[in-house]
Amino acid sequence: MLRLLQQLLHKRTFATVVSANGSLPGAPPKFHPVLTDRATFTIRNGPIFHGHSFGAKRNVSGEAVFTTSLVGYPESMTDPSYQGQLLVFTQPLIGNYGVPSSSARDEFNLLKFFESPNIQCSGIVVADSALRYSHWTAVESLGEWCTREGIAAVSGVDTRAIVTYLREQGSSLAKINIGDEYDADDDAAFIDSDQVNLVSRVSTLQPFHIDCGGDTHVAVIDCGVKENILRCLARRGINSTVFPFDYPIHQIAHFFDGIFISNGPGDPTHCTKTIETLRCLLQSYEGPIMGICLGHQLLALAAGAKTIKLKYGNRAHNIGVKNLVSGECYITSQNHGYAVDANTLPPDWKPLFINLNDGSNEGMFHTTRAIMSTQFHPEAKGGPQDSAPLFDAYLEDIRKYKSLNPQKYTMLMAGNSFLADVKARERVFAQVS
Ligand SMILES: NC(=O)CC[C@H](N)C(=O)O
Repeated sequence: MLRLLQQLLHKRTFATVVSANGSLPGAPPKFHPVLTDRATFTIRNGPIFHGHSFGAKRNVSGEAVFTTSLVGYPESMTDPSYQGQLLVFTQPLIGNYGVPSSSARDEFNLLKFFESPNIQCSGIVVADSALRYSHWTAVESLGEWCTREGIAAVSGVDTRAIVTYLREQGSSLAKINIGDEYDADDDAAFIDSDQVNLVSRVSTLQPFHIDCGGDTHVAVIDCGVKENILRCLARRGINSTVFPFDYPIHQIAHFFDGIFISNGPGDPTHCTKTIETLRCLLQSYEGPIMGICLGHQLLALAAGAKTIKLKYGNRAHNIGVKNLVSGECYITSQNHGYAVDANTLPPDWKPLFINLNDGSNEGMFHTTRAIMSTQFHPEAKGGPQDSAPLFDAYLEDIRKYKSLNPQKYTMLMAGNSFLADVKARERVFAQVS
């Protein structure tokens, strides 16, 4: 019976691999080792789902969230914004194009295929993990990657039922147990990673510099910055110096042509130091400021607005937002559980985008200064690219500001003391066990 089931599973999986790639793969698909261990996915005060483990033999807990993205599992899983979460994929088959190399770099020495060097979520849950995978960039299977990185992975569960539950009850704490043993009543096993400052786990420990040879230079506040955000800046000729989330940027901001605040994990209200820095920046810095996702929320908090926790968040690559100034609509990539309460924005700030599904705030701008932020991800990897021109708008603001303050970049190049310790070209991460 089990063999019959496995054969059926094989056939179904192979058919999907071929059609998903649009053509027969050049090399024969590779196999993922057959699933053996049992696993359970238990939602606190909720249902228990029984499946199989295809990752590390490790029990984990965290906030269960779901994404409806069809592709981009390597990017999502390495996105620092997912730090500590248990990620449920609604796309029924995950892993069919394998996992690319974590060492591949682009022309700026940024990671080519990942958003950070390692998997950031604590566990993943899928309906069906591909037994075969095939793609020209693939170096291993999804299960091998999870096993190597110590990440729990469960397949063979009804993810539709999980998502129905999470949509009705809201994002919930959950745990993954590998093996037959689990104790559904052991409340202590549900660790709420949202209670800790997750940003300190994913922000660089030391400042580092990305020199793309451009003539503009911004300071990036790293709350867990995605590599593709840095790439989007570099491709436009914007050099960046990336600082830890708690670096007192306001003291040196005048050396920069712009400030950028990155995405990141967890509850924005935990980032008190960054909010304080931003408050000082809003008072003293006159250049352009742009924020994405957590960066947007932190900017709003610094401006005096409030954030709220959404019932189950927005995690997808196809969420419609409307520009309230131009009336244009974009399809956007998103990954967040919190949102800015637009009703609390102070008079100098206006909402810029609104979510067309749930009406939540998707961005804001300052009425008299070059400050703009978005809840969605204009760098969008995986796609869509609709809102990428927002980086061009930021660059335009930088150019305007720079033309009024031409000395800035020259001053930097003359060798300011703070840049003397910015020799590193890479992020240095804290060791998180
Ligand atoms: N992608 C992000 O930056 C996420 C922001 C924040 N952690 C949230 O969940 O709302």
